[in-house]
Amino acid sequence: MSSSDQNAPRGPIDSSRVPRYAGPATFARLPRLDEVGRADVAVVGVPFDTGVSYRPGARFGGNAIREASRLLRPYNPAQDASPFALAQVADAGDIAANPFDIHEAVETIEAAADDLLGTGARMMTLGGDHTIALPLLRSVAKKHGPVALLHFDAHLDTWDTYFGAEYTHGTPFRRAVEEGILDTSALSHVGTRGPLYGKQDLTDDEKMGFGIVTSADVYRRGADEVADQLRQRIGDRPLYISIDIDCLDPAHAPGTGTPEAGGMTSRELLEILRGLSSCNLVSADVVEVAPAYDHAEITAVAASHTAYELTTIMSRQIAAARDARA
Ligand SMILES: N=C(N)NCCCC(=O)O
Ligand SMILES: [Zn+2]
Ligand SMILES: [Zn+2]
Repeated sequence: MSSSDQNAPRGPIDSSRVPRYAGPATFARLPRLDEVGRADVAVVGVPFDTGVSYRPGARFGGNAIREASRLLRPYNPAQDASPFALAQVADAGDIAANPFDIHEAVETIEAAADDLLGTGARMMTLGGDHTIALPLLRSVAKKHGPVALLHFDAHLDTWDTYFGAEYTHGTPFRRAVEEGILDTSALSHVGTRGPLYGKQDLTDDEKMGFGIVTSADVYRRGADEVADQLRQRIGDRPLYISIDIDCLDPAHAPGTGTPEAGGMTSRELLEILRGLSSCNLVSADVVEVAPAYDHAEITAVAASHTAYELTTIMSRQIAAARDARA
């Protein structure tokens, strides 16, 4: 596709002309959605962290990821693709969720996701705490039916309630299973580790249909083998990937609210994602980046590269579907 093509996607600001540290930050220096009218992939922030059980601050995560993403470049050699040329990727700004009323916030996020998905876009959401995965999954399931879920996290996030609250960052996937919006034949956690409340946590989780690849499994078996196994389980089902940045070791992601020792490296995470490039990824999120605990943007850089790989997967599939129709 030539750059003079009227219909060619509008890509990022050229960092050889405008220094990459200049100007306001959009994801990867891409155009805003209102500048291009429509997008194949909408990158959207959800600055909401009222659902956390420990350190707050993930409400600032989306903008920290945008800032760190200034250094992303347009060609992704690991997937041999130029994601922003294959499809229109644009920054859709933030969803304004009520920080004082979780129920209202969850409704607002779902409605905003309905609007974006209704335009035909796939969503690349930048959190926000993990509570936001529930309304995002509700919206995705309205469009695709129950979806396969790959959940990268130190935590199960299938707990029942905290202090009697049903919507928290530790409970989104139990709610999602209860609501029937997940395809329970293809649910996996990846990167789990650390202490639980009791063995029952694991029994409950298994009953809901989840398979578990712990961070130690990733270390022992390697990223390629793990990706192969996940790909087989997912098949061609519509897939949602939810990435809690605390799936990474605190050495790779200190800027998060509930850190656990013994996590994956950022290299392992990125390699597993690249191994899933053939999956039918309908939308994704990266959550739990809390910049107040970050150092030298370690966490925000890891999150920006994570979102870049996910965006690349979606862009390649959008382009392949378009080519198949032509
Ligand atoms: N989703 C994240 N990051 N953490 C859940 C931890 C819930 C707990 O404090 O037990
Ligand atoms: Zn977590
Ligand atoms: Zn989580």
